[in-house]
Amino acid sequence: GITPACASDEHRGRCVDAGSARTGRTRRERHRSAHSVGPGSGGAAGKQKICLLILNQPLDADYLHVLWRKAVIRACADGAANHLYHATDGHRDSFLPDYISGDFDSITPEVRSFYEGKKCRLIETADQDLTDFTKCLAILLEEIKQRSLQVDTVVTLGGLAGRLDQTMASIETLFHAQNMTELPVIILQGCSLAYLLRAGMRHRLDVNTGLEGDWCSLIPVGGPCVTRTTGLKWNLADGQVLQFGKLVSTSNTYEAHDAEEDRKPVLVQSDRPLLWSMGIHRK
Ligand SMILES: Cc1ncc(C[n+]2csc(CCOP(=O)(O)OP(=O)(O)O)c2C)c(N)n1
Ligand SMILES: O=c1ccn([C@@H]2O[C@H](COP(=O)(O)O)[C@@H](O)[C@H]2O)c(=O)[nH]1
Repeated sequence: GITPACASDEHRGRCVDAGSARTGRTRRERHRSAHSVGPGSGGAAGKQKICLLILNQPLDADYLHVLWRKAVIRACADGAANHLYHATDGHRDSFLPDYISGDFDSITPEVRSFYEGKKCRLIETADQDLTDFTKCLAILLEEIKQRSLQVDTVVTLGGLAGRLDQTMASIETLFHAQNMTELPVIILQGCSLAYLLRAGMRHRLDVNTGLEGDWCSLIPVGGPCVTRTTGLKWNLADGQVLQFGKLVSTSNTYEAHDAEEDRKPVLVQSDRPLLWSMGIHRK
């Protein structure tokens, strides 16, 4: 399965860093310890608790089934419900989302009436200044708070393909997310995983679960990033700046290793939020 794994500088293993109520760490500890997000082992072990947010993109059945089981809340942003409906034909009743939200310009009347009939909540968010993804995430985070749920990660399915403006907006939602929650929010679609690394923290990315592809990247989407890395084939030295028009780290890969399980973790630190993306594949 594909879910994020976490570790810290001080100890390996599953955690949700950035001070979730789950870990109860101090601010200083949170800054020192890194958190990592990969397609990883914590999820495969089945212990991570996630919330699943589905976007309006073709649904990968393998991801859907694995992630649905691990999810404590399942949500669809508008037209995502159409994909869920069609992908679960024959066993729809086992895949009823907790809610569908959005401006409802994409959900079809047939799909809408099916989920309404099954008593799924339909929450209209008419605001045309934020995307359905951002609004759906806001509802999800409020629900986690209201229900005092223990959650490790928000996993989003879709968001990295289809319309370019929507893909860019998905990444922008990750910036919003950093102000909305301390939980990690990751996006998965096809062979890619995207995660916005927080500024100033030491991030440790475990990349030896066997689910990683060969490529990875660090893209300074929000502006210049003073970056330092280890564990990559092309590392950034202390003080090196990633910046559009100067240097971006695409088509990078991991430091040479004998076998996948011997891969060293990737360590990354940046003074500004920095987009990590990596290739993933199913077992
Ligand atoms: C400066 C500016 N540009 C563009 C918009 C328009 N806009 C931004 S987010 C949004 C809602 C998009 O909704 P979503 O359902 O996520 O995407 P859709 O499929 O409707 O394009 C709209 C209309 C705006 N409000 N402000
Ligand atoms: O090409 C696309 C279209 C949409 N998305 C994401 O899905 C949500 C919901 O989309 P609707 O079109 O409103 O149903 C949208 O906010 C995007 O985050 C996408 O990633 N690619």
